[in-house]
Amino acid sequence: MSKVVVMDHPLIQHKLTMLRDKNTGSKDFRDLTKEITMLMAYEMTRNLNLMEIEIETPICKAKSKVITGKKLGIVPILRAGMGMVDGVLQLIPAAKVGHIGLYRDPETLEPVEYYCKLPTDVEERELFLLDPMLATGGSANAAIQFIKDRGGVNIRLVAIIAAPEGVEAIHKLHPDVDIYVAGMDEKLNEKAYIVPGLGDAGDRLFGTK
Ligand SMILES: O=P(O)(O)OC[C@H]1O[C@H](OP(=O)(O)OP(=O)(O)O)[C@H](O)[C@@H]1O
Ligand SMILES: O=c1cc[nH]c(=O)[nH]1
Ligand SMILES: [Mg+2]
Repeated sequence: MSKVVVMDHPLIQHKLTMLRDKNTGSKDFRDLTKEITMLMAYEMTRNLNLMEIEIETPICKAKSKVITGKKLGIVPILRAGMGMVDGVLQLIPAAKVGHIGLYRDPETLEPVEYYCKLPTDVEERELFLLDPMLATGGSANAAIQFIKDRGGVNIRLVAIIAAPEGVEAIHKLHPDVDIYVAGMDEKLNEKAYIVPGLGDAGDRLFGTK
């Protein structure tokens, strides 16, 4: 079974509180989403492999470490996942970026696909699937399946807020996918919004409501 990591670092938790606040406007919401994702990326990449190389400092020759091993990729689920891209790229500028376009039909709650473009060497990459909200898990499950259908094997899901229902849904269909969250919330409401959550992440990021 995959693991669920709740990132309880004080900086992440403080910024998450500001993100949840309904009085936070779009500009601050975007900035906070980026900052939280950057802090999460720092934690998520703890297990990357290092190797020693030889360099020369202004003083002498020295052995020092660089990241090695699998190449990295990030895949935001559109739209709201776009808000998380820059936070990861700030720390890992060489990561390739794929995109999966999905929205949740408001009536059926089923994910509807409208776009998918992944790096051609997706099977060789360690992939971080980005979406701020893991609610029923329908969108993330569908996105993970798209990636697997195109050859991706090493996938981690990064959500800012998750509901227990979403985590369970991922565990059920994709038990190989580890999940990283900043907040594990209580439940979903009758419209499948996360409670207490932060409302509609895409609308708050882009000011569409
Ligand atoms: O776990 P689920 O029940 O599938 O819900 C979560 C999905 O809903 C939101 O997207 P939305 O459909 O609002 O699209 P948007 O990002 O374009 O706003 C959110 O960003 C997730 O992708
Ligand atoms: O609470 C929720 C659930 C789905 N999508 C969102 O943006 N927020
Ligand atoms: Mg939305």
